[in-house]
Amino acid sequence: MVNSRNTITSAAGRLLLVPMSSSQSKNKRKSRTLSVLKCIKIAAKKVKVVLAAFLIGHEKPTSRSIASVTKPRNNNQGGGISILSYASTSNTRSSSQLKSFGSYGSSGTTSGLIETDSFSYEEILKATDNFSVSNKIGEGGFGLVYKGRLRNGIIVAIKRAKKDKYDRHSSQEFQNEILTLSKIEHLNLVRLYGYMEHGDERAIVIEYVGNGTLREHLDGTQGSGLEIAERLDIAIDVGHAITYLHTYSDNPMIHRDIKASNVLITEKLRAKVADFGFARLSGEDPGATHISTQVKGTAGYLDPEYLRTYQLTEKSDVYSFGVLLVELMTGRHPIEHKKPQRERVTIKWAIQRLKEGDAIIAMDPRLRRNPASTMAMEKVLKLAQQCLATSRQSRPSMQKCAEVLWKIRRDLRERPVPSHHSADFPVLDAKKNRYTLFGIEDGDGLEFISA
Ligand SMILES: Nc1ncnc2c1ncn2[C@@H]1O[C@H](COP(=O)(O)OP(=O)(O)OP(=O)(O)O)[C@@H](O)[C@H]1O
Repeated sequence: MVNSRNTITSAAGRLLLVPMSSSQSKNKRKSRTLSVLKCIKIAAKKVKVVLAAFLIGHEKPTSRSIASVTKPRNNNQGGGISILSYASTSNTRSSSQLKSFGSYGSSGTTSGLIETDSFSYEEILKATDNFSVSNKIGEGGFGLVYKGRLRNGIIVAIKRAKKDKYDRHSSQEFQNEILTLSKIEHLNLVRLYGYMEHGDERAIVIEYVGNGTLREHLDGTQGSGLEIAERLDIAIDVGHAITYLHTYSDNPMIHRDIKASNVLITEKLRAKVADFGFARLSGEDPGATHISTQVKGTAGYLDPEYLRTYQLTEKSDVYSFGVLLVELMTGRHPIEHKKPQRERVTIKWAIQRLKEGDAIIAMDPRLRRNPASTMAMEKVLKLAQQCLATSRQSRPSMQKCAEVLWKIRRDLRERPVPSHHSADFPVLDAKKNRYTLFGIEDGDGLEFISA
C-alpha cells in the first residue's frame, strides 16, 4: 500500500522506500529543508529558554562538580575567574537578575523561596512556636538560635538577638546591614533571608543547614566521621565562599570569624560558611572593614598581625583559614587545653611535625592512612603553613588557596587507594576506625602509624 509519505507498507508490515518522481523529489527536498530549519529554530528557542532559566536561577544545578566558566559580577581582580568556574552558576546571580527573577518580595530580594526580607513579629513567633525551647538549636554570641517553619513551609534558622547586641546599633543601620547581606548569594555561604524588628526584639532569618557544624563532625558528635576526600571538599567549599566574599561580591568583605563552628555541613557533607557580616550586625564597627577599633574573632584563629596592629585585611581571613586547615587534618581544636604544653597550640605542634618530616603523626587518628591520604594531608599542611605566615604579604590569597586545594583533591582522586594492608601504610577499616577511635586522648592512636 502506498501512503502519503512515499512509503509502502509491505505485507509483513515493514516500511519500504519507493522511488519518487523528480518534481516529487524536489518538493520533498524543499519541505525537508524547511522542516530542518524549523527544527533548528525550535531547538534554538528551547536552548534560549533553558539558558535564560538557568541564568536567573530556575535551573539549580544538581551536581557540584565543575560547571561552565561563569563571569563574576564584580571582578575587581581582573580576569580571575577560575575559582568560580568550579562553583555552580547560581552562585553568581547578580542582584539585578535576582530582582527580575523575583516579583516576590517587597524589595525583590531572596531566591524566590522566601517572599520578603522583613518578617512580622507574629510570623516569627508562629514559626518558632513562641521561641519554644524545643525549637532551640543553638546559642552563640549574637543570641539564641531557633529552628522555624515559615508560612510557606520553608524551614529556616532564626537568630534572636541578645538585647545588648542591638543597643549599639540603630534600627536603620541594622536594616541596611541586613539588606546588604541578604543580597549575597553563593552556594557555600549560608543565605541571609531577612530580619524582624519589633519593639526591643530583633531577629534575623537565615538558611537552615541541618547537619551540624564542622566542629561537631570533627568531634564525632555529629555524623560518622569525615574521610580525607570529604575534608578536602569542605576546605574547597570554604575557600570558594571566602574568595567570593573577598573578591566577587558586590560589597567585598572580610569574614573576620572563620572557624569550624561557623562552617555548617549539609546532608551531602558539603560546607556552607555562616556568620559573614556578623561583626557588623552585632554593632561592632558597622561599615568599617579595614581599620578596627575592637578586635573581633575567636581565640586560636586570630591573625597575630591583626592583634598587633588592629589592621584588618583579607589576609586575616587567610590566617584563620590556615588554622581551619590544620583543624581539618588533625581533628584537634586550635587550642587543646588538656594536651601537654608542647601540643597545646595545635598549629604550632602540627607545623613543627611537618617541618621535621613527621606530618603523619599530626594526622587525625580517625583518618585512614594510605599513601594517597598521607600525601594529601602533607600538602594541606604545607598550604596551611603558608596561610599562617607571620608576614601577611607571604600568605596566599583565598583564591590561590582554593586552587591549591582543588589540585590536591584531584591528585587524591587520581591516586589508586590500595585495597590491601601494606607494611608502610596500614589501612584501617574506615567504619571500625571511626567508631573505635572517638574520644581518644593525647598520643593515643599513634600506634596505628607505626603498626
Ligand atoms: N543556619 C543554621 N542552620 C542550622 N543550625 C544553625 C544555623 N546557624 C546556627 N546554627 C546552630 O546554632 C549554633 C550557634 O550558632 P551561632 O552562629 O549563633 O554561634 P557560633 O558561631 O557557634 O558562636 P559565636 O556566635 O560565639 O561565634 C551553631 O553551633 C549551630 O548548631
